[in-house]
Amino acid sequence: MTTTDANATISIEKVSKHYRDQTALDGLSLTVPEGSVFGLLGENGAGKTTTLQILLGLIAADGGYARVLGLDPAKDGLEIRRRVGYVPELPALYDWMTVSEMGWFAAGFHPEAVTGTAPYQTRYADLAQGFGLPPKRKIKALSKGMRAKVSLSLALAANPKLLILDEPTSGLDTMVRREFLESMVDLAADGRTVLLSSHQIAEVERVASHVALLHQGKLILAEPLDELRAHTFLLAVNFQTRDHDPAPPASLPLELIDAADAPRQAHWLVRARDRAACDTVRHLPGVESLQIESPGLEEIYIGYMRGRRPAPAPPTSAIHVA
Ligand SMILES: Nc1ncnc2c1ncn2[C@@H]1O[C@H](COP(=O)(O)OP(=O)(O)OP(=O)(O)O)[C@@H](O)[C@H]1O
Repeated sequence: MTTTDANATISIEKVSKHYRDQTALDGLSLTVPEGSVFGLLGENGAGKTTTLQILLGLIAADGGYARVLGLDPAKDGLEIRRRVGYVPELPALYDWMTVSEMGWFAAGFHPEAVTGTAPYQTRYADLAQGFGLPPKRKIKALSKGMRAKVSLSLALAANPKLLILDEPTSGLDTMVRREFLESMVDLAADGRTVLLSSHQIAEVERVASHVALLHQGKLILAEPLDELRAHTFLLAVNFQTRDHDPAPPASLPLELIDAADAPRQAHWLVRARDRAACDTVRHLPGVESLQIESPGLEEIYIGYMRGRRPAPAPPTSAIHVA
């Protein structure tokens, strides 16, 4: 019934989640390979947090099946949360504890010495120090970014095989964001897997090996970032006349993602095997010139999102009111 990938740290199969009449996830299937830095992208309300919470067994799916480190979140949520470093969007910390006490408290949930490394509390203290956190300061007196750093230190101190991060860099200053994201790449190089949800597309582009795009609870695409970049092109097509094709004809070996039209010009964001496939546009009737560019992840993201927007409503003057 399932197609679990032996190299997958996470597999999700046709998972759905509804809240009353709101669909949060609609038959989502996704595989996160071991050792990847996997960026989950999508607009507000796309279902990113819901996905992460189902994987951690914090909420139950209505249908479908998931596996995390070989465990079933529906049954083994507690064990998954023990093994996975999780940084939630809004970290739940005890305000009355100090930075240092927070590590002592969390160490209680990680009694086993971390194999081959310092115990949890020592690693936490080192990480907190590395982030410049004052050990004696109370959590309630920390800034938003400092709280995020505490949360990250707590997650990383367990030396987890898998890190799940929901908007991990929101609230962090530019320098720390950069350092933090680079440490994600180091973790992956060490064989760990990182799944992060983010709105910071430029950051995801810098560190992710894989990306997935969610839209209204559905998967739009999931693939290695290199492949996505290698097969996505932005074509700027200049036509001799104003009257031109609004999209590449179906006979060309191109898949249109998004099109923007101007009187004698069109911008087509397409998937294609390679540049040579894009070059076929040059031979369309009426084409004066063609430029082929390789778009960045942000342009690709916007193109996919815009391509999924419903057509604009007709102007109100066209609506007959009885
Ligand atoms: N507890 C809840 N009760 C009702 N609806 C919910 C609940 N949690 C999430 N939803 C709805 O499910 C959908 C997906 O929400 P989710 O938080 O997963 O999105 P997201 O992609 O993480 O968004 P954001 O980027 O804004 O954090 C949204 O429409 C949201 O309103």
